[in-house]
Amino acid sequence: MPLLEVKGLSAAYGLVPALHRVDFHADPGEVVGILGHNGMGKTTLMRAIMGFVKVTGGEILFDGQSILPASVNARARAGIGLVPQGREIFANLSVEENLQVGIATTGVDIAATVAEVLELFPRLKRLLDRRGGALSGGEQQLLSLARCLCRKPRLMLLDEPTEGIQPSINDEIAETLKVLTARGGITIVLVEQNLDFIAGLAGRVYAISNGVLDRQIPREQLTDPRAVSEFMGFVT
Ligand SMILES: Nc1ncnc2c1ncn2[C@@H]1O[C@H](COP(=O)(O)OP(=O)(O)OP(=O)(O)O)[C@@H](O)[C@H]1O
Repeated sequence: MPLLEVKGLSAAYGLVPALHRVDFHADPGEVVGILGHNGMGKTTLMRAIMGFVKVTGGEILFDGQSILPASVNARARAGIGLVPQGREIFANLSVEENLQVGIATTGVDIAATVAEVLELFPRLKRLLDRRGGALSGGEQQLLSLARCLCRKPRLMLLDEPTEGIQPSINDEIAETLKVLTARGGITIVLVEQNLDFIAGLAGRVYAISNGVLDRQIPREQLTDPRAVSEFMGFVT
């Protein structure tokens, strides 16, 4: 059974449609990639799954249960975590405090959880006292990922993790995600504009264009920019 099943999902901002009958699923342990240009609906889709955007039609099943009636907090408790576009770390808190805040009220052993997550992030371990706002964009992205992982999500939604980040740190983020998925126990939905990043991580890749997600891009075509542009709604 898929861990996440999105069926006929639609969403709109007022009268303007943003998602139109989106269908896809993610099986346990899978990395599913969704490729799309600016304004195509990627963030709306991530935020709709997390519960921040009201949907106008369709269904979202997590572990076989509808999560549409559930609040954002209830979805987080059920095991869904969002790493938002723009990272949204707390600029005035230290790296360590950023990691602690999200789990402060969950009853877990905070120090042990943070230490366990930091094993995956050697770069952050060296920056624990640094203010979030003083980190580079790439370091902030690593922090945002680590903060999400402190909640031990079963499903992690990654919204454009490479946006505005240097290629060298993108490689580090990709490596971190590979180690994480190789350990098992986590499923990832990754939305991106960065073809190389998505092709290196995702087992299945879909294209989203103007809120429509109905085409899977065959793996062998991911190395062909022209074929990818066509899937993404551009004919070159
Ligand atoms: N709060 C909002 N109010 C009105 N329209 C919105 C809002 N947020 C997004 N939209 C519109 O919905 C569409 C999809 O936006 P969305 O942010 O989901 O796209 P995206 O693929 O994530 O793009 P980007 O990479 O630029 O973030 C766009 O046309 C956008 O202008």
